[in-house]
Amino acid sequence: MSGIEQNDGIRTEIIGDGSAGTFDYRKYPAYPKPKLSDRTWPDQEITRAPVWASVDLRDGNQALIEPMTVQQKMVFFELLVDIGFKEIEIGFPAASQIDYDFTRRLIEEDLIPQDVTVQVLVQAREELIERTYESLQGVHRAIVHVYNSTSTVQRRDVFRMDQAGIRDLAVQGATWVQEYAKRYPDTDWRFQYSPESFTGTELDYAIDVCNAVLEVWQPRPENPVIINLPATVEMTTPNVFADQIEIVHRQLHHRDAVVLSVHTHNDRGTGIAASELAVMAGADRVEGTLLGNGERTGNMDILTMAMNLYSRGVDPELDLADMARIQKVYEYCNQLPVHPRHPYIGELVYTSFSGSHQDAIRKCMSARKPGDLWDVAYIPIDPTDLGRNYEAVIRVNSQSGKGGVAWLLERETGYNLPRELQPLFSQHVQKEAERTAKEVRADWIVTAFEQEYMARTPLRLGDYRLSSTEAGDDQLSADVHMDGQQQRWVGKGDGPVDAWTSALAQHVGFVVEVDDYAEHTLGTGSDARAVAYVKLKTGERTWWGVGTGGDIARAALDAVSAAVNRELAARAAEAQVA
Ligand SMILES: CC(=O)SCCNC(=O)CCNC(=O)[C@H](O)C(C)(C)COP(=O)(O)OP(=O)(O)OC[C@H]1O[C@@H](n2cnc3c(N)ncnc32)[C@H](O)[C@@H]1OP(=O)(O)O
Ligand SMILES: CC(C)C(=O)C(=O)O
Repeated sequence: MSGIEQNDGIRTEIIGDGSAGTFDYRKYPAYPKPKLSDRTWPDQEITRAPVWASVDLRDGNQALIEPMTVQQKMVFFELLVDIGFKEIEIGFPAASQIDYDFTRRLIEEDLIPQDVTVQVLVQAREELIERTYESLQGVHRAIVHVYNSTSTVQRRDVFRMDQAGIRDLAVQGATWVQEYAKRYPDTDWRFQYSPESFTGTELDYAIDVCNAVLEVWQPRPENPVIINLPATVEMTTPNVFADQIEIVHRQLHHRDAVVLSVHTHNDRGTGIAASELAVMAGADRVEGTLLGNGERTGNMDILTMAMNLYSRGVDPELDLADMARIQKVYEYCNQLPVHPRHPYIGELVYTSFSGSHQDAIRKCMSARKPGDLWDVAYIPIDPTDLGRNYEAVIRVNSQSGKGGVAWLLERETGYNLPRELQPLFSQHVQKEAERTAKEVRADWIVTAFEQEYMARTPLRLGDYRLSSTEAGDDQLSADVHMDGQQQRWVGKGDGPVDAWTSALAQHVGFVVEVDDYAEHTLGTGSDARAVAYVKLKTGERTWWGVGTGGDIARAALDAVSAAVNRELAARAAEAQVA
């Protein structure tokens, strides 16, 4: 089968049978925009972290194909505590025995640190509220989070109630939560209310319901309650959500006794932006999950939002340094993979394949001085902060350039190629990348470089002796291995390289002249080796050769020999063609 036929086969397979959907934007209504002409949030800056509340063990868990076991929840809870979450929604104990048992285990085994408050979710239904409190018996402190949907569509089709009916449901739920708490006076209770599907609710009405709940709870600044506004389904651009939050922030009663919280989902892919703008608009607290697991396209990703703060010099108040552990726990508990391009944590997010990016990264990295603020093109944060290294920062394929190839070679061998040699070797690597249509790995690059520029056949310089003549010249007397024979060649000149080129010129049958030269040490200390780069003229042609050695003279002489070998190889190839 020819390449084209093969490609056509793959093409047909990929294109499929043409069963596209009915794609018609006209069936979707526009989103009603709140009126707020004097908005202040665009001028705000986030200068400190909000209160973070992890809902991995509840909202994240309820979206999994296989919800977590008690054991998995334990592992996740430990991680959340170690990262530094102070508020953790641990489940919906009235909904499942696993969540109930997990809650009991945390309490009975005294696994909740003093500074951590657990939170549980419950619907505004008395029997569920009663069981929720049972599950929490003996806890030192807890947040009971009650919710009911207030959206137009759910009022109409799910609850079949009008606005007043749904407000009553919320008030009833809030009352039950307050009443049942009294049965457990030893616990420090905090209450939270969410008008679920807030983004699908008329704004004035949502505020009205929240205020009705607040009238029940009568919070005080020393014992505040949480009003949590969920973008249960993300329905509009983040700026509109920010306007909504600013309006609620202004109109909520008992504002000094309310922690205003947001809980955004990611249906439009802007869940994080919505939470960020909401904080600018007055929200004090943000609920979300690590890496954004959650219903449908997920909850807003706390890891990313926290790292966004970190990368702009704001303390995120979460310690996310051990990304490897976060990834392992996430994969074990959620049974989901981490996307290689997931912000901050993905395998490829500190990697650059493209030439101009690599060139810039290499230059910025070598310009960095100890104590400098981080300012490296294309890499928003220092990967070593998160337990990553610089190894993966540059990888080479057909999109790469000389800078990337030089970086990899330097990382693997310490060779810092002269500027002129970089594009010459890079072309070689580029051909391989195009031939294979794959990434070119570092070990291939090193081998190719050594084969091309450090050739030790057909000519090899063995032992040599260097002496000074009475006339002030240097004389080199060298054992040369060539075509299976050992010969003694002698040359004189100004320094060892000159003496060696003069010896070579007498025997190889072509001009041997040094046109350019560079050298540096490899490593540090008394046993540091040296590397030399020589550009040699052999008549019409020039060749770069590279040598290494225990001292600079050995490195330089081997570099000259390698360049001569390249001319000899070219001549042998030409002779074969002729
Ligand atoms: C956006 C969110 O993430 S909200 C959280 C959602 N999470 C979950 O649902 C996970 C856990 N849930 C469950 O396991 C179950 O739904 C349970 C155990 C809570 C309830 O189970 P069931 O009563 O068997 O079933 P179901 O959830 O279908 O009950 C629906 C009823 O509750 C009512 N309801 C739904 N939500 C609420 C609420 N927040 N407050 C009061 N009533 C509610 C519905 O109107 C419906 O009433 P109807 O029976 O009169 O029609
Ligand atoms: C219960 C609420 C906060 C929720 O999970 C949502 O609306 O997404």
